[in-house]
Amino acid sequence: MEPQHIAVIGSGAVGGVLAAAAHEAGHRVTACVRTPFEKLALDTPEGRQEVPAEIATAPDEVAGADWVLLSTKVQDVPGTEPWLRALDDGSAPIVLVHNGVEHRRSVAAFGLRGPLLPALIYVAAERTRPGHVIRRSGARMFVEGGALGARFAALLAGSGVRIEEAEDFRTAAWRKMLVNIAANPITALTLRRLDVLDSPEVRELASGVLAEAVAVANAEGAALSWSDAEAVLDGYTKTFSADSGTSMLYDRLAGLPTEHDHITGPVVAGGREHGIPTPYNRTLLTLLRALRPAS
Ligand SMILES: NC(=O)C1=CN([C@@H]2O[C@H](COP(=O)(O)OP(=O)(O)OC[C@H]3O[C@@H](n4cnc5c(N)ncnc54)[C@H](OP(=O)(O)O)[C@@H]3O)[C@@H](O)[C@H]2O)C=CC1
Ligand SMILES: CC(C)(CO)C(=O)C(=O)O
Repeated sequence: MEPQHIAVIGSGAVGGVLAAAAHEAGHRVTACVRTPFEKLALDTPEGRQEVPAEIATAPDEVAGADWVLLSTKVQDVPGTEPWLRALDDGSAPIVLVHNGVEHRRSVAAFGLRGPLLPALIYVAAERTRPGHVIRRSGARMFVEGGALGARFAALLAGSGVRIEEAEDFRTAAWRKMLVNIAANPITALTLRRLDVLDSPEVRELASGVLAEAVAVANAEGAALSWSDAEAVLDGYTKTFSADSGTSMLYDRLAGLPTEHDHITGPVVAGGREHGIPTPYNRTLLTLLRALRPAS
């Protein structure tokens, strides 16, 4: 494939991993940043990766991208509107890489003209300071199945990120939700890494959180069962190293708002809508909303 110009909005943990993958696949990368930095570098299990991305600090510094990758926290998507307006030429695909189940909804208010591609990523990555990311696991993505998903897989072919098309993206998003629904709130509230889930008492709590999420996921049309939740519970410290945290923990450690309204929020709201009790998730949501970001 001819080298493409790829703009990454949100060059934190996931954006850093994606920028590195795009560079590895032979493309030109522009990082559209909120907090400026000079160089992007990743520490990975295979060693240090320097990413020669161009850095844009204002929307008028970037134009003409062939692809746009959006990878901020969901609550930060409204603030990216000026970048999206500058980059949305009606033909460049916009890849929405978030946790949760609100992919298209998160940008609906902008009325974007370009084709949208909802995406999920499985990776353990931590942004330690602007321009520096630690990736502690391999990276695997699921994108909505179809011609655009196939083009995106071809775009990043040759990078270390494995991309699969999900024919049933709703189920794929709720499956990923199961990975986050217990781990992210519990690590953020306890300020512990994923090894906190090895404790039998915490695992029991996580089981309750997951059982509610499976019931809501089913009511929302996702084809998941308790065995999917069990696989998640068994998988945390097998898939990710025990010293991995979660994106919500890292935000709390950095004194930033956490993504609870877009992870636990849809489970609680879905429970309310479908008449499914979600006491575990409601309790976690109440506690997360009551946390004060560090001043
Ligand atoms: N970290 C992980 O391992 C994983 C995260 N995810 C999901 O991926 C998504 C991104 O998370 P993650 O990468 O961890 O988050 P990070 O906080 O590491 O990165 C988000 C980045 O978005 C930037 N940003 C926010 N608002 C704007 C804006 N208006 N313009 C430009 N940049 C902006 C932030 O800038 P600033 O530097 O100023 O803060 C930050 O660099 C989330 O939905 C998360 O749940 C999914 C799988 C794994
Ligand atoms: C899968 C996991 C837990 C990996 O870091 C994640 O998605 C997150 O941190 O938000």
